[in-house]
Amino acid sequence: MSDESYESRIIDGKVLAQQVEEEVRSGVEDLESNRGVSPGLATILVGDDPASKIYVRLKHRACERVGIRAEDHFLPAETTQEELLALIDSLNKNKDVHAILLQLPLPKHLFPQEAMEAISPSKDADGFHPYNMGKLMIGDEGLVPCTPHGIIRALEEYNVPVKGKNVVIVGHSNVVGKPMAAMLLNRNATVSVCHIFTDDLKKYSLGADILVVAAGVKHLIKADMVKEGVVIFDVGINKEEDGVYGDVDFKNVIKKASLITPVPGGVGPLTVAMLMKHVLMCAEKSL
Ligand SMILES: Nc1nc(=O)c2c([nH]1)NC[C@@H]1CN(c3ccc(C(=O)N[C@@H](CCC(=O)O)C(=O)O)cc3)C=[N+]21
Repeated sequence: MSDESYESRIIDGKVLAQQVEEEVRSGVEDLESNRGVSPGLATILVGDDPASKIYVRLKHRACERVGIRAEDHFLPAETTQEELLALIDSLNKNKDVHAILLQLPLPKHLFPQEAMEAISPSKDADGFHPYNMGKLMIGDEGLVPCTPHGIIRALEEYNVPVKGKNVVIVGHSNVVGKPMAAMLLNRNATVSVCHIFTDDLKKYSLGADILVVAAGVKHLIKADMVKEGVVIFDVGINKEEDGVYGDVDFKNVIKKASLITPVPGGVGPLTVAMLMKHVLMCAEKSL
């Protein structure tokens, strides 16, 4: 097969994201003109990690595109836990703020779990609050983490069946792997969760109909580790001097995949679009 014919196997995250953002934009307009509510997101960034600054900026730009008001709370790296909790408390009480995003990671002296738990579950656009995580676990999906939600959306858009399929997730983080597993179990997939300590990853990955990779290891997944026809979501962001790389050896693996997300331009933009959707959900629920 020529290189050109692989093109149709690429899941274009930017196109999907545009589609989601379009839905959000009309939802925002509807809420404003019919209910007089103008959705608002507050982001909190502690310290000046360059990557985090970029990600927060991406989210603010998306807010501009869909018509969501966004306020940026920048706290210095030396901020105390008490100061952070005080800000969260004031945002919880602020009626113009429908959603709160606490950008992770936090500086090492702070306690992210306690801070995320302090965010009102109804304003938890990230879906990281233990209450929302617990609801997800029992099959009641409301505010769920954005990246796995985006992947579910992509599976639906591309009509990829999930029920009874073998899904292998590589990475067991609270933000991707664990909620992804729950969402796929809720849809009756057979789910295996692997990670960097898994002995013989290939043994599992070869059985995957759908493979979600969020391990943070550049090119962890090679062509000999997947079966023909696999659908792959690459959540990896490995920054190197000459660019960003995924956890999948895209150039070679695409030859076997039926669908695959690129890095960049895959799961990342979709994650941001789902965040916008969640802010809209928070605002709608506030009525
Ligand atoms: N509370 C919280 N919520 C998050 O959602 C959250 C977070 N903390 N901490 C960090 C990660 C990372 N993240 C990304 C979102 C979009 C892209 C994205 O759109 N990336 C572009 C490339 C941009 C680039 O070049 O870096 C792409 O994949 O095409 C990447 C990363 C959200 N995160």
